[in-house]
Amino acid sequence: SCDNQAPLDPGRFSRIEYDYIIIGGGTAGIALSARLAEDPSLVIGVIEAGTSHAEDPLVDIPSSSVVGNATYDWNFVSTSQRHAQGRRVSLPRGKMLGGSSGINGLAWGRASKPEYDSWSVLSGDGTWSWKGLLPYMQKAENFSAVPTNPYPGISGGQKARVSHDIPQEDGYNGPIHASYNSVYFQVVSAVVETLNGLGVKTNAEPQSGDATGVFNTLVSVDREEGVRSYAASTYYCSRIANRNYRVLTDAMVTKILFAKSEGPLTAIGVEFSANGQLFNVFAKKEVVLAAGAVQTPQLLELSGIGNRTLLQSHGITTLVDLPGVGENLQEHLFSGVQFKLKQGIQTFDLLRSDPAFAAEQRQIYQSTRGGLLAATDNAFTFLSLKGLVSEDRLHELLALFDLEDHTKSTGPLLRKQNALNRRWFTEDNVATVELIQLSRGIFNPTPNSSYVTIQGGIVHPSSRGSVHITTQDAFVAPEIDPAFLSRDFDTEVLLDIIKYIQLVAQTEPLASMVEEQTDPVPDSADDEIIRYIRAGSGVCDEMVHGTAAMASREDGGVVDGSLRVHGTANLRVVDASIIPIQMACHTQQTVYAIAEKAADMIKNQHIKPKYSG
Ligand SMILES: Cc1cc2nc3c(=O)[nH]c(=O)nc-3n(C[C@H](O)[C@H](O)[C@H](O)COP(=O)(O)OP(=O)(O)OC[C@H]3O[C@@H](n4cnc5c(N)ncnc54)[C@H](O)[C@@H]3O)c2cc1C
Repeated sequence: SCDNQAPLDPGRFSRIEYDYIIIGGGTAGIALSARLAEDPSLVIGVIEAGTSHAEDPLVDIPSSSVVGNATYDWNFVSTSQRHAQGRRVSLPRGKMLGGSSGINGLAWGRASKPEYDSWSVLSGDGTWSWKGLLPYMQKAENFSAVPTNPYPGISGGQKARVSHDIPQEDGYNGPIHASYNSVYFQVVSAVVETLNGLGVKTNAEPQSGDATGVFNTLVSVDREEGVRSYAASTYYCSRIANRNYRVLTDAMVTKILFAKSEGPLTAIGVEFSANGQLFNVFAKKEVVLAAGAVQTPQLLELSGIGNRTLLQSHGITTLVDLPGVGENLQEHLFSGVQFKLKQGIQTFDLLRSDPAFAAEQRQIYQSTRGGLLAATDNAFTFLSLKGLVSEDRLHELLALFDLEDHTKSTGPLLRKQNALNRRWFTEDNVATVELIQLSRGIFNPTPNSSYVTIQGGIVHPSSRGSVHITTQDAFVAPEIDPAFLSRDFDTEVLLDIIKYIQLVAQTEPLASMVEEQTDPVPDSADDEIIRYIRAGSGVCDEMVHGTAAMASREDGGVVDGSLRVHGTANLRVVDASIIPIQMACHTQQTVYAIAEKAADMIKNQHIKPKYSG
């Protein structure tokens, strides 16, 4: 078991000399370190600020959530958002062994092929593509087709996939279990059929490189055990007995240490704080930053890598002037429409409003590891912009995008991203919009009522934000400004999304199940809907990214194709912050793939060439 390990003593940890030190034992940090520890000749040290929550039901039970709970969540908030009524939007991030994979919403998916292929355009490295990443997505995954996929609209009447019929794209032997839900409400089928009627196809194979359409999302749930499958419970547990693998929890890295020599900057270790004391620990080969999209740029800046002017203003000596650090922040922004359903229609709301039903479900979970406590919402829809709006409206939106691009876009990286997005807006195979159907009420639901809420989000937003330090103190959270809705294009697309969701609820068979729309007020005028968006939109927690973007130095990038920080010899970044452009998917599988690919790159580099005389 993974939970009976005595915590390491920070002093003892710091006296070991490591080959690699990994900062952050989150999704990518744990996956990478566990893979590196497979090589017994390497000594690997990981430092994680949070604690281990092995076998904690609040983490493990799929229907439970620890988002907002400071024991598990950094609870970051944005700066006051000018275009969202001055709100400070909450931005959760996992603070625990396993990082955000321990608190996330469990959706397991991939974006479409052209989105991964764009990474090679932005990074200039052809190995970062769909073809280059697919083997690593598979390597992370243990796909289970049981229970099967019962969604309406799967072609040829094939309602379910059976285990001998798994397409090549899925992975079978990886650490992370990917499974289908075991419980579906009737309203889920109604939503899927309604979307089919509106021309949205059911996608039976959303992992195939075409992630558009409505689909039954896979979830990172070990279906046999009925528990969350995440970095700590899988990658970490399988390596915990290795003598060459040391993972220190409850320890905060405060700075990266560099050699005082000429030439490219060489990392020699890190400074960390544990039990109120500061320690130094050293790495012979490399230091890897895997602290996530918020704290990776923070640690770079604290260590002297970033925009010279900004570093100077905080009294930090610049070691590498790299203005891209902390820039380019991109986040999915969502706004929801809630519908009250007619009496007697079952949803997750029953767990809230019927104590006897909830007790029965707890009993079912205890005895079978199934039932509603092991279930999550599962109907995800990804639509191209072209599929969302009329041709006239598409032209209007594109004109707005072009105008804002022309007047507001700065820097080569953003221009390249915009060119990609501009093309995708007019094509069918990359989504701009995501709809997540929740079988529950989330805006002040009343007792004894059931709801469907459809969250709609722009997944290739044009607004760009930033993450920067405000002090030399590593314990003060950096300032996170996602600049939500700072481009009117994003606001206008969200308006169209809300109108589309309203149309869905007015279309059969869903329409017959709906009693009334509760939020926003039905028949709102466009300007009222826009006010609703500014007042209530929130994140879907994908915070990508790009705050240490993989792109050339001239373009404003932070790492190169080998994930090395520009201007350094041996400091890499391996986490969501390297993703150079926002993706139309939930990010965890992509992050695991980045870690798997990085592990291979690093291991291969240290294999001694065999004498072939
Ligand atoms: C609430 C929420 C819901 C989500 N839902 C989904 C979903 O349903 N599907 C999906 O695919 N994706 C989802 N995501 C996104 C996905 O989980 C993340 O993109 C992914 O886990 C990020 O991995 P990472 O390695 O970049 O960062 P993280 O996993 O966040 O890891 C960073 C780690 O570094 C540690 N750390 C930070 N600073 C320091 C320091 N100074 N010293 C030591 N340690 C430090 C942190 O504590 C953390 O453990 C969700 C994310 C959140 C937050």
